[in-house]
Parts: sequence; structure tokens; C-alpha cells
Amino acid sequence: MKVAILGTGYVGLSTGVALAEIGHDVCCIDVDGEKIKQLNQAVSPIYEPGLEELLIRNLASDRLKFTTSHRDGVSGAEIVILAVGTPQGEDGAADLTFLEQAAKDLAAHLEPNTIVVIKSTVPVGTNDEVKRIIEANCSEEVSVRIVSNPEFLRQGSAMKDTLEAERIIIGSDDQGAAEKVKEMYRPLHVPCIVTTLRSAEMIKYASNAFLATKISFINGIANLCEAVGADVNDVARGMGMDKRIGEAFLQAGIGYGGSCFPKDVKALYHAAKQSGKDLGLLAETMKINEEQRVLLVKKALNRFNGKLTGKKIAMLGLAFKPETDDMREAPSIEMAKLLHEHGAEVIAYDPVATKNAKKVIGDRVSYACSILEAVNGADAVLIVTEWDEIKQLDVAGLVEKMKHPIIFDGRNCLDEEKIRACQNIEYYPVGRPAIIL
Ligand SMILES: NC(=O)C1=CN([C@@H]2O[C@H](COP(=O)(O)OP(=O)(O)OC[C@H]3O[C@@H](n4cnc5c(N)ncnc54)[C@H](O)[C@@H]3O)[C@@H](O)[C@H]2O)C=CC1
Ligand SMILES: O=C(O)[C@H]1O[C@H](OP(=O)(O)OP(=O)(O)OC[C@H]2O[C@@H](n3ccc(=O)[nH]c3=O)[C@H](O)[C@@H]2O)[C@H](O)[C@@H](O)[C@@H]1O
Repeated sequence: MKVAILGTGYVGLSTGVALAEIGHDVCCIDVDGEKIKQLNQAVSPIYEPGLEELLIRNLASDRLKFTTSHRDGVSGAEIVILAVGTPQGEDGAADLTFLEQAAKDLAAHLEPNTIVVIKSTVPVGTNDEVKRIIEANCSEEVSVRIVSNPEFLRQGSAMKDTLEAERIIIGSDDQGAAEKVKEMYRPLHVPCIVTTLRSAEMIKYASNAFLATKISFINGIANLCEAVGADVNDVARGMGMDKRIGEAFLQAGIGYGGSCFPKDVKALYHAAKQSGKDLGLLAETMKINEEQRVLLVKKALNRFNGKLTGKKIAMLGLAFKPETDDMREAPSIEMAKLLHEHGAEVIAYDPVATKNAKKVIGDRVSYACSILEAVNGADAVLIVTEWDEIKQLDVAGLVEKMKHPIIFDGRNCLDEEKIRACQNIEYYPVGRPAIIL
């Protein structure tokens, strides 16, 4: 099948590579000429384990192409997928500017039987609106066929999540179009759920909001555990073994970040308000998350009697989660800002996100090339992202390098045995009893 994709971000690129991998002829289009140039040289613009290998293979087989030309890319395509960004607007609602422009770019070249698939995360009713935009801008012989096909991949495991998805949602009011999209995905052998356009749009927002709420719920419980002397790791394990609850997304810590949960929860909350419904539960999810992001700084302030001036603080990890260099809405941004405001000298280390971190955190912190360089002479270490390199730390070796052996673990990721093997340490996890030796 010939497929065109507008947008080569995480979603467009992973989808393009996956569809080429299962035998389709795919052309990815992006307005960013630099990205397209890089991609044509088989260089991935994003850090995503396993992606580059598949990129090289599918470029070499000629099943995957990249262009900046909407006309060339869309020409002859049976299916065109829109996977452009839908960032957060100023009022919290989704900003649909890129999607509306992409719809216009596409409409000018749309051929009569082509099916338009919207993969971007969009508020309920957007697919209908995009249909209207395309109808107003395409040639008369085209009757526009729209399918909503939200994406559920996670950054860091995008290829696996795409090739081994748990379900594929296909929303359409055009049965033939839904069947065609189902056929495109058939080689993946993944169960497809066919719904209306509006239900498909809602499934995506409801899923992200539910997962974000699960994280805020366990973070609320973690804070209570600290107050009453319980251990949130045991609580989460005990809860998660009940299949009705499930063990996933019960990892307490410094809250959710990334390009999706924060903006999607806000967008759903905003959309509900516009429909006269107050989803107060989501307001609480957001509130807990905001507080959680600065938890480690508050704990450090508490530990140092309200003063961080002149203290050397090492931040280990900057990306919003491991296996990605993405800094969008990373908790580290707010933490760095607050530490700087309190006069701390901050030195940060991340194995892959430093380049992107410099763009958003700037010179509020200095950047180390290794963990040991970051912690050298530090008064305290804040663990921000649970990279393997950080989880597997030689804790005794680390503590030896520090001025004061104080660790605040925002991801509860250090090995407790290694901590207990230290002679002199203060270890403060989230929602678990501190270890002071
Ligand atoms: N990042 C993620 O993990 C996931 C994202 N999503 C959703 O998928 C959508 C895309 O997200 P990302 O891939 O992260 O976006 P992104 O913002 O990283 O990339 C979007 C790309 O679209 C390109 N673009 C913009 N206008 C264009 C046009 N008119 N024609 C062609 N290309 C154009 C941009 O240059 C950019 O390269 C969003 O709605 C997001 O909420 C859904 C699931 C996972
Ligand atoms: O719509 C999207 O863009 C995507 O958003 C998330 O994927 P992603 O943002 O890549 O990352 P997650 O692995 O879900 O983590 C999100 C944040 O939650 C945090 N998290 C996750 C799980 C957990 O138990 N605790 C926790 O604090 C992570 O540290 C991270 O900051 C969803 O998991 C995907 O299904 C969805 O497609």
C-alpha cells in the first residue's frame, strides 16, 4: 500500500518506519528541511533506541522516502496520515494551528480516493473540523474520507510500541475507509477497535488522563506514606497485584513530564469546561503533579534549614524519563529554576539530554560530562531521571566523592542494599522511610 505521512516527529517517524518495515511504500513529508536532509542520510533527529537501525534498513530497501514536498509525497498515496504536533495553547486548550495548516497543505494535492488519517492527539470534534478544512481547499472531484487513528507509543520504546501495539483504534463514520486502514495494519496482527470518529478522539485523551491520574494518585499516597511511616513501593506492589488495579504506572516520584501527559490532561480539562463539565479530578491530578515536581527542592531546603545559598547540588538526569533526550515539560526544568533562585550552585549530568537541556535550562546550572564530575564536592545529590547508569551507581564510590553524603532520590531507583552498605549516608527516597547511617 502507498502511504504518505505529514510530520516526522516521534509519531510520524516511528509510524513511517514501522509501516515500511511491514512492507508498505511510505513517504514522510516535513516542512523542516534540515530534518528531511538528516533523515535522507539515515540520521534520526530524535534519540530512540533501535530506530536508526530500522531507518537505515528501510531507506536502503527504498520502501521509505523523505521529502519536503507535499505534492510529491502525497501523489499516488492511498492513505495520508497527519502526525503533526498539537501543542498546548496559551489557555490550556490544544493549539491546532499546525494541524490546520497541514490539512491545507494536503488538500491542495489530495487525490479522489485517498483516505486521510489523523494520528495527532486532538480534541473531540477536530476530525470533523479538519474534514471541513480539506473540503474547502481540495478539488471538486474529491470526496473527503476521514479516519481517526490515535497513537499510543511511548518515547524511548516507540518502535516496540508501534510494532507490538496492544490495540489499534480506528474511528470513522466511513466503513470502507475504516476497513482500508485496518488492512494497512493487518501485518502487525494487533486487535483493532473500530469506533466513531468522536469516540476514537476521546479514547486517546481519556487514556492519557487516566494514566496521569494513576501517577498523581500514587504520588498523593506516597506523600501520605512519608507522613505515617509506610513504604509506597510495598503499597504499590500490594495494590498492583490486583488485576483490576494493575501494577503499571504506580511508580511514585517527582511526577509526570514529557510532551504529552501535561498538555493532554490540560486540554481535556479545558475541553470539558467548554462543554459545561467540570472534571475536577483532573484539576487535582495537575495540582499534585505541580507540587511533586518541586518536592526534592523542598526536601533539600528542609534538610539545609531553609538555605541553599552556597550549597553545591548535583542533579543526576535531566530528561523527563530515561531512554529519551526529550526535555519537554521535564521536572528538571522547574527544579533547576528553583534551586538557582535559592542561590544553590547546581551541576547537572544527563547521558543524552544535555544538548536539549541547555536550550531550556540555560546557564542556571553547569553541565558535567560524567556522574563523578557532577557529584565531586557536592553537598547533596538529587536523582531526577532513572537512567540505567544512575540506577546501577556504585553508591559507596559516589558518596566518597561528595562533601556531604546526602542523596534525595526522586525516582526511588537506587539499590537499598548498596545504600545500607555505606557507613555514612543520608538517603531520602519518595514515600519511603529515609535511611540515615
Ligand atoms: N511524542 C509522543 O510520544 C506522542 C505524541 N502523540 C501526538 O502525536 C502528535 C505529534 O507528536 P510528535 O511526533 O511528538 O510531534 P513533533 O512536534 O515532535 O513533530 C511534528 C513534526 O511535524 C512537522 N510539521 C508541522 N507542520 C507540518 C506540515 N504542515 N506538513 C508537514 N510537516 C509538518 C514539524 O516540522 C515536526 O517535525 C501530537 O499530537 C502528539 O500529542 C501521540 C502519542 C505519542
Ligand atoms: O500520548 C503520548 O504522547 C504518550 O504519552 C505517554 O508516553 P510518554 O510521555 O512517552 O512517557 P511515559 O512512559 O508514559 O511517561 C510519562 C511520564 O510519567 C512518568 N511516570 C510514568 C510511570 C510511572 O509509574 N510514574 C511516573 O512518574 C515518567 O517519568 C514520565 O515523566 C503514554 O504512556 C503513551 O501511551 C502515549 O502515547
